[in-house]
Order: sequence, then C-alpha cells, then structure tokens
Amino acid sequence: MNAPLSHPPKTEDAAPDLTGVTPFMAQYLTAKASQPDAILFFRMGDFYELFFKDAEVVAAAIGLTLTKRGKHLGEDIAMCGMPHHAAEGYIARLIRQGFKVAICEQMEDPAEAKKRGSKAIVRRDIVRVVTPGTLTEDSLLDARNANRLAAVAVRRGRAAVAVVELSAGAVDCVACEIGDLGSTLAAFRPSEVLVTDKLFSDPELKGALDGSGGVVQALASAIAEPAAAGTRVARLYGVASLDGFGTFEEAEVSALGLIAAYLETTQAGKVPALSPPRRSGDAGFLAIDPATRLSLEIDRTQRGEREGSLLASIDRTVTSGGARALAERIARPLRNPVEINHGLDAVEWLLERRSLRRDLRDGLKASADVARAVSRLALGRGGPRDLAGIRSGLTIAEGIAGLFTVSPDPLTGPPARIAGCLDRLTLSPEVARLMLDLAEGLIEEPPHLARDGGFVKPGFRPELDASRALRDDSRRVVADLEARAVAESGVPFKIKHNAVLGYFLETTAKHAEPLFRAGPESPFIHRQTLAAQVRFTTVELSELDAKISQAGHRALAMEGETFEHWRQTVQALAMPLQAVADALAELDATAALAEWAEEVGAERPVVDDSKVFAVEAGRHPVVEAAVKRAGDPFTPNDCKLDGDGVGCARLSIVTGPNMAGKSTFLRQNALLVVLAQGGCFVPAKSMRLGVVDRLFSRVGAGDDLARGRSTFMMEMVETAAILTQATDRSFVVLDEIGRGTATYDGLAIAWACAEALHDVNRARTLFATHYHELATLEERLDHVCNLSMKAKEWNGELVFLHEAAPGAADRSYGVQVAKLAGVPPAVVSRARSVLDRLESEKAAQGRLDDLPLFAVAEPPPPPMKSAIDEAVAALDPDALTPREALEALYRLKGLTK
Ligand SMILES: Nc1ncnc2c1ncn2[C@@H]1O[C@H](COP(=O)(O)OP(=O)(O)OP(=O)(O)O)[C@@H](O)[C@H]1O
Repeated sequence: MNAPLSHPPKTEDAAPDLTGVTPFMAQYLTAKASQPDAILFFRMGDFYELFFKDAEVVAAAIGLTLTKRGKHLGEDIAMCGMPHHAAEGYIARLIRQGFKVAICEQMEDPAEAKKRGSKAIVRRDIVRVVTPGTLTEDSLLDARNANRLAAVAVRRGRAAVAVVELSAGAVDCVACEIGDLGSTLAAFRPSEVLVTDKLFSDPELKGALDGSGGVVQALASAIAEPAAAGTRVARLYGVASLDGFGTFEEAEVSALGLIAAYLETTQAGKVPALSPPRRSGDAGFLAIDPATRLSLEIDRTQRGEREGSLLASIDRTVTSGGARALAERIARPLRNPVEINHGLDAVEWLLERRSLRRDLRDGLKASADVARAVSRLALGRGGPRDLAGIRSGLTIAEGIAGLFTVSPDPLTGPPARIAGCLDRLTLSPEVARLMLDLAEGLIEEPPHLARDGGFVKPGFRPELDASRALRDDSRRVVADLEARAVAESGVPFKIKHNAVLGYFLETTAKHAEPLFRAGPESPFIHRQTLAAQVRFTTVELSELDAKISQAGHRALAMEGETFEHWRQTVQALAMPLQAVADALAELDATAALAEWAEEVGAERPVVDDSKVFAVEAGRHPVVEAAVKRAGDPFTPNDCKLDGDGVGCARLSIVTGPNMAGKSTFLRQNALLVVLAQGGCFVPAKSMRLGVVDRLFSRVGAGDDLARGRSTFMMEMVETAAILTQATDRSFVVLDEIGRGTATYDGLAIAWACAEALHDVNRARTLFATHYHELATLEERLDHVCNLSMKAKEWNGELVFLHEAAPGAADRSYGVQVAKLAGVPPAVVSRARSVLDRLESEKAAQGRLDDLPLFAVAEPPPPPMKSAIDEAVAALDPDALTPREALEALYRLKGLTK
C-alpha cells in the first residue's frame, strides 16, 4: 500500500454509533474516533492489538499476520498485534512510511477494574500520538539529523513558518513573503508540515508544501485564528501573553498556534520543554529553494541519501548534537557579512590551535546527546540512562571550559562566537547542584527504564539502603530457611518464587507423600499440587515473603521518588541545560569545520557587501573526493563574476564537450557560496564573495511524473521561478536549459533567458549550454563572457582537461563521447557521417545567429518606402486646390492596383 504522504482534513468527526456494541468495543471505537487518521495501537495486557481497517493496512504495510477476532455488526473483525516490548520497532517502520500512530494504554491494573464489578473493563486512554515530526525516542530518531515539525500560515498577504524540534526543545519562527515559502520551509527539512485545511488545497502553496519533503497534515482553519492561536501558544509556554517573547506578525502567531494545538493532542497534554520562539526574518538567510537544494545535493543526494552530499563530505563532527548544528549551518547559510565573519573567525581561531582543537574533540567524543535526553525527560519519556547522559554532558562541559582557560596564548582571547559558547558552558549553581547530585546518587551505568529500580547508588539515601538491606537480608534468611527445612524434614526441598504464590517450598510428589501423612502438627502447609511437583509453605516463610515484598516495594517506591525528583529538576532547568547542549554542539561543529579545512586545504573566504564573485583555484568538495578515491587528480578552476559588471562579466556562457566538467564547474561555484555564507572555509586558493541573497541552480530537469509534469514543463516552471525571483544580488547556475524540446525552441528559450538574466535580473550567472550559438551573446551584451571546458583530441581519442578557460568551445564531441561510452562502432561511424552532412548543410544555410529569431534584440532596419508612401510624402495639402486634391486622390487610388 502507498504511504500517506499527506493527511487531508478530517471529514467525519462524528461520535461513533455505539448501539448494541460490547463495552469493550465501545471503548475501542471511542478511542479510534478521537484519532480517526491515526493507526490505533490498543493495549491489551502484554500486547498491542490493532483492529478493523488499521489491522489490514498495517499487516500489508509491515508484514504482520492478519487474523480475526469475534464479530462486529455481523462482520468478522480483522486483527493483528505484537508484544508491547516489540512495539517501538513496528512504530518506527510505520512512521517512516508516513503513518501516524495513536497509543492507547491501560490506565489501571486489571485488579483495580475488577473492584468495580466482575464485568468492568480496564480503563484505557490515548497517551500519545506518534507522528513523524514529534518523535523523541532515540530508537525512532536519526542521531545526526534534526527532526522537525513545521507549520505554515498565511494572514493578510504575509506568510510565516513556525518550526519546533521537539527532541531538542528549539522553536523557530520566520515571517516571509508567500512566494518565499518554498525556500523558507525547505531550509528546515521538516518531517511533518501542518497547514490549515484552507491552505492544504491552495494550488499556490502546493509546490512549497510538496518541496518541503515532510508529510503534510491539514488542521481545522479555526485553530489558526490569531486570537485562539495566541492563547494556545501562551498556554504551551505557561505565560500570560506572548509579549515577553517579542512582537509577532499575525501569520507567525497562527503558525505557532497550529504547532501548539498539534502538540496538545499528540502529547496528550504533556508539556514539552521548549525555548521561546527564535524569530528570524527570512532576510537573514540565503534563500535556497527546494529545486536548488536538490540539484546541489546540499544535505541529501538526489536519491535522498546523506552519503554523497556536500554535508556528508565536510562533516567531521564527533557528537550527534554537533552533526545537527553543522547540518543547520549548511541548510540555512547566513546573509549578513558581519555574522558570517563571526562564524569564520571562530573556525580560523580553532584552525590555528591544533592541540586545543584535538583536546576539545577528544573531550566531546564521550558526550551523550544532552539535548534529546532533556527533552525526553521533560515529556515524561526519559529514564535513568538519560540522567546519566546529562551528567556526562555537564561533566564534559566543565572539562571543556577548563581547556580554554589554559589556552596556549592567554593574551589573544577567543573570538566572539567561541566566547559565547564558553559563557553558556559556565554552569549556574542550580545546574552544578544537579550535576553533583547525579554524580553522588546515580550509578555509573544505569538502566534504560526507571520501572525496575536499581539505579540509585548505595549510600545516597539511607532509608533506601535500609529497605534494600532488609530485602536482601531476608533473601539470605530465605536461603538459610531452605537448608533448615531440608535438614528438619529430610525432604529435598527447593525454595522458589512466583508472582502468585510468592516464596514457596517445592518438592516432587513422591517426596511430598510423608508430609501429607504428618497431620496438622506438620509445619509444612500445602499450597499447590502440579503434575509432578507439590508446593508448601511455612509460617516463617510466608512472614518472610511479606517482609521481602514490602521492603522491595518500599525500595522501588523510593527509587521512583528519587527519579521523579531528578526528572522534575531537569524539567525546571531545561533551558540552561539546553544552552549547555547548544554550546557543546556549536563548539563541535566549529572544530569539525577547522579540522576539515586543515585536511582538505580549505581557505577562509572574504565575504563582504560587494557584488563580486571571485574564486581562484576552486574545487568541488564531493567530486574532488570521488575523483581522488579513483586515483585521479582534480583540476581546480577559477571563476570570476561581478554583478556590477565592473572588471569582469556578470554572466558567463559555459560551453564544452559532454563529460568535460561543465556541471561540476557550475555546481562547485554554487556550493562555494553555500559554504562561505555558512561560515565555512572553502576549497579554493582564494575566494571573495559579495553576499548572495538567493541561490538558484537548475540542472537539466528530470521527470517529475509523480506530480504529473513532463521534463520540459518542470524545467520551465523552475526557470520561471528564477526569472521572477532572482535579484542583482542573486547567484544563478543554469545547466542546459531548454534541452528538453525541439532544437530551435530550446535555443530560443535559452537565449531569451540569458538575455533576461543579464538585462533584467542582473544576477551573477553561470550558464552552461550545448547551444554554441549562445556564444555570440558575448559580442551583443555588455557583461557576458564565454568560458569553455577544455578537451583535446589525442591520437583520435578525446582527452578531457576539465579546465575552464576563456572563449567558446568549437564543438560538442558528442559522437566521441558516444564512442567512449561503448556505443557500437557501426552506430558511431554512421553518426559521424550524419553529423558531417548536417554540419555542411548548416554551413550552407548560414549561421543560426542570422535567423530572424535572434535578430529581435537588434534595432529594426528602416522599412522600405513604397510608391504610395513617396507619393503621399510629395503632397502638400495646403497648396492644393480642391480639384487638384481630387486628382491626387485618384492618382493614389491608382497606385494601389
Ligand atoms: N575539475 C575536474 N577535475 C577532474 N575531474 C573532473 C573535473 N570536473 C569534472 N570531472 C570529472 O568529469 C566527470 C563529468 O563531469 P560533468 O558531469 O561535470 O561534465 P559535463 O560537462 O557537465 O557533462 P555533460 O555535458 O555530459 O552533462 C565528473 O563525473 C568527474 O569525474
């Protein structure tokens, strides 16, 4: 079955018809009706059971066995299920396929229910709805990727995107123009996007929502009404009004309101620990739309894998938090040169301090994922192991802060960004107390769950030690009792324990015989007879049993209290703890960038307010690594553009044979923009970059049949987006635009696009094409230059030099490339002769450039004057008598014959 990539608005919200159904079925149907679009996991004892359609869908989606259980309204009830301890794995698979899962738990012990009457059923409630954007469990999350829930709202012609990363408590809010929703949303890579049902079906937003990559959920439009939304958000944060967080646009409040409402339902009222919404105008970031992200393979390849992307090739982080911080930097590069330079200062500072960097990275390696541990504990889903993670993070934070105070040159303090991190690493007294408490009270390697106890260190709580001692001593007494019972009775007893009988003495039926004959004076009291075994107790043993179980319960309750106390402390300190986690993540990301820069010989770019783009000996980080792995050298290339057209061209037409490296050259320069504005060093000898506001990359589009658009249509839609959005501060990379249609149509479109980018948008542009005719634009337009990727023929073989040099390519060498690719010799030789023929015909027709199509930009030639024109021009109406005028009219009439 197909994954539900979007969840349309709920159509029926009606209460279920419960006439004539059993109480159990009524309970199920009511729970299901409250979450109709989620798969309901219904807890029954040690199992989760799924019924009806849910069972059928899930059995098909993840291969569970479908069975039947009873009847409902005369029909068999389809059912499937799984043991509760195995559920997480199944939930993970369903979420990955785009489903939502509602967990309905038993809220009381079956014994409690029995007290209400023999027919009473166990109370059950939905405790959580698991959705792609609201995961917090390590087993369901990818450690190195942030998992985000986004919401989109539009009000009064303005749009906003609100984003929450529940597993780390971060909240972002960006107001933007409606046309920029696509790039704003894609920058966050949300797993799930909330919209109102009105926007869900708005064709104008379809591209932005589809391009986000997340599952789209439609919520009722009323939820996004600003007043209701504001109240909900304030409730989520436990504040009276949002004023304390700053001033928000209406669309922002609506978007935040959608998130607040969704968290209320999916977390079943549990309040997550969230930082106040971080507002950032989209003007602060380099806008990269979804098509550009895909084409440049910034954090995912076109196949959707991290491996092979720009991010994977530069990622040298040692913690999962650091990996997420780096991903964010690359996904949302900045636009303000001052801020960008702050980031570069930090990388440079750590690049120059190799031993400090090594110690820092060594220290960080052992750190657990503090951010996610805090968030899980705040939501009541964490366990003692999360507390240990926080303890290790805090201990490491202290150690790392210490490293910087003994930095090799105390005179030059760290740059602002690093100093900011160090400030955040300074623990407040409350946080320091928590760390101490956990160091003293929590064992070294605690269990995952608090349920079974055993994680509080001996000596931490005397009353806990006393209960444990009683429990353990009594267990020793039980062992002694076994020996005594055997000695006194001569029966080979074994003392055993189970949940129903507690402790008992067990022996075989044969050995039990004399005990039955002993009569009422016997100290051994019969409890149970099985096929081969008989079980007894004694007064002493049952007293001991009660004592042990009481002490055990007390110990467990005390550990539970201790855990709850720690959990609440973590919840109350969530903000400062997240600040420590953020600082560790940023230090890791910065050190990793310095490490990578050293490894690959990357240099610091000069980023300023100009419109210059000047790269000397630039390299493509991913292709270089691939080429080098294959044992070949990578050829660095220069590239110079200037938006103002001063000193060099604004637009370069890049030609060259197939396989010569045009796409690599184009993408490499676009990626250098991403890296530089992400505050990273760049693989180049030098780079000067006047900040870019929008980056566009279009590489001969692939089919998007799923969206019902042909290759060419896709390409034109994307090209239209560039032509309407690119500014004189943008950077555009166009590769083989117009190739998906008939030659002349394609050439005409490519030509017109190049002209528009040059004259109207005035964006810095690299324009790769196989239409060599475009090379003539260099002569026609003021700020165009030709570049070509060099290749030469050597003994009849084609050799690619991968070198970008001034000038246009003379030919395409397509036939030679076909030969290299192994096209059969007969076909190659036939292609060569067809090519010769076509080329000679074209030469005879004259240059394509001479076609009227390409003359439109020229001033039109003065029109030829007709005889009528000349006769009319010769007339002087004022000098004519009426009769002469009539004669002139007859003459003119005669000329039209
Ligand atoms: N600068 C370079 N140095 C070394 N090898 C390179 C370089 N640029 C490209 N290559 C190699 O050449 C291959 C082809 O490059 P690319 O896809 O960029 O060519 P192209 O000109 O765009 O080809 P086509 O026109 O057929 O799409 C790359 O996969 C890479 O292996």
